[in-house]
Amino acid sequence: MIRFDKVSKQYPDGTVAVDELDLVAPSGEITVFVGPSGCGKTTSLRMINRMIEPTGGRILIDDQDVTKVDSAKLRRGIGYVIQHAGLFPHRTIVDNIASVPYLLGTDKKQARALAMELMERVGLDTRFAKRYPAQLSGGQQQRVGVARALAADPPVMLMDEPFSAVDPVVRDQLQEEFLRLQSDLGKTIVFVTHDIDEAIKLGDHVAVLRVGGHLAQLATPAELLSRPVDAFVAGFVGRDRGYRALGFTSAGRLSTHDEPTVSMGDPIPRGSDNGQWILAVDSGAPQGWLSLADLPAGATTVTDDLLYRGGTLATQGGSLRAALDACLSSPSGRGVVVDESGRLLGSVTAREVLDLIEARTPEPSA
Ligand SMILES: Nc1ncnc2c1ncn2[C@@H]1O[C@H](COP(=O)(O)OP(=O)(O)OP(=O)(O)O)[C@@H](O)[C@H]1O
Repeated sequence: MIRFDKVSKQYPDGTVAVDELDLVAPSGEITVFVGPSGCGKTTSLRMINRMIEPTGGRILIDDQDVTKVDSAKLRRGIGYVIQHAGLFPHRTIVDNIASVPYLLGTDKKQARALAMELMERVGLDTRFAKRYPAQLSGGQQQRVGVARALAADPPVMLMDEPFSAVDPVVRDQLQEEFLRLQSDLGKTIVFVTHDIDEAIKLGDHVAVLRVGGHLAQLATPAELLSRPVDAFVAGFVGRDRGYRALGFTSAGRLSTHDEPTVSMGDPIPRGSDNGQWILAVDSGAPQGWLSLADLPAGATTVTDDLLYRGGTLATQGGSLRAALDACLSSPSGRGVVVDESGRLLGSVTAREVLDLIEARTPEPSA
C-alpha cells in the first residue's frame, strides 16, 4: 500500500505543484492519477520513488517512510515506465530489459534468459532481442519499457503516461495487454494519465486532481461516472457519463429470443416470415445480418459480401452497456447475444435492455 500523508511540493520558484495530498493506493491494484495539464500528477508520482523530494508530509510504502530508505535501494523495488519508453538507445532490446538484473549482479546468461521470458510475457517477438530500440515501433518500444520495469520483479510500478505516444489502436492493444498482465502479476501500480477514458478503463481507483495539486475525488471508475462530487469532476469526466457508467453494471442473465439463422454457404431462405433481417452463422457463431429486402439479383447462397457486419455482440453475463450497444448497433434492431465461446444464444431488443436499466438503478459494481 502506498500512502500519501498530507504530501506537498513547492518548487524553489514558489510553484505549489502538490498541496497536502492525502490518499491511499492499495496493494495489488491500479490507482490512476488523472487531471488537467499541470495539476501535479507527475510530481506526485515521482515523489514516490524520490526522484522529487516532497517539501511537506510523508509518503509511506507498506508503512515505511520512503525518505528513510536509501534512494537507490528504494528504486530497485519500484518499476518505472515513462512515455517514449526511455530506453537506452545503444543497448539491444534484451540488454535494455536485463539492465536492472545486470546492476543487481545477476549472472548475464540468467538475466538474458529472464529478459527473453519477459519479452514473451509482454507480447514481443523474441526475434527482436538483438535489435536496437530505434528499430522497433513506438508500441513495441513501450512493451520493452514495461518488460524492463518488470525485470526486477518489483512489487510497485510507477507508470507516467506510458501509452500516450502511440496511435489509438496500438494504445488500445497495449492497455488490454497491460490489464491481462496485471491480472497475473497483481502489482501495486500508480499510473498517470491526462486521458479520463484511459483512467476509467485501467483504474481500480481513480484520483482526479485539480490544478494546484488538490485531490478533487478518489473513487472507483463506476462511482466517478455515476457520482462525480462537483462540477469540476463532472466536467472532467465528460459526456455520456450515464451511458459509460452502464459499462460497470452487469446486465445479469439476459433472457433472449430465439433468432432464426442461416448458415454461411446455405441457400438464401426466400419468403421467410422472419422480417427483413436474418442472422448468418458459421458453426454457431454469428457472422452478420442478411437483408432479405435488398439482395442483389442473382444471389442464391449466403456469402460474406452479402452481410451487414455493423452490430457488436453482447456476451451473456456482460455489462448493460454492451447489451444496449449490441441493440443500437444492430441493423435489425435486435441485439445479438453470445455465450463466452462466441456461440449464438439469441437476441434482445433495446426496449428490453432499457427495462432492465430502469429496473436496476445502475449502482457501482465495485
Ligand atoms: N522543476 C520545476 N520547477 C518549477 N515548477 C515546476 C517544476 N516541475 C513542474 N513544475 C510545475 O508544477 C506544476 C505541476 O507539474 P506536473 O509536471 O507535476 O504536472 P502534470 O499534472 O504531470 O502535468 P502534465 O499533464 O502537463 O504533464 C506545474 O505548474 C508545473 O509547471
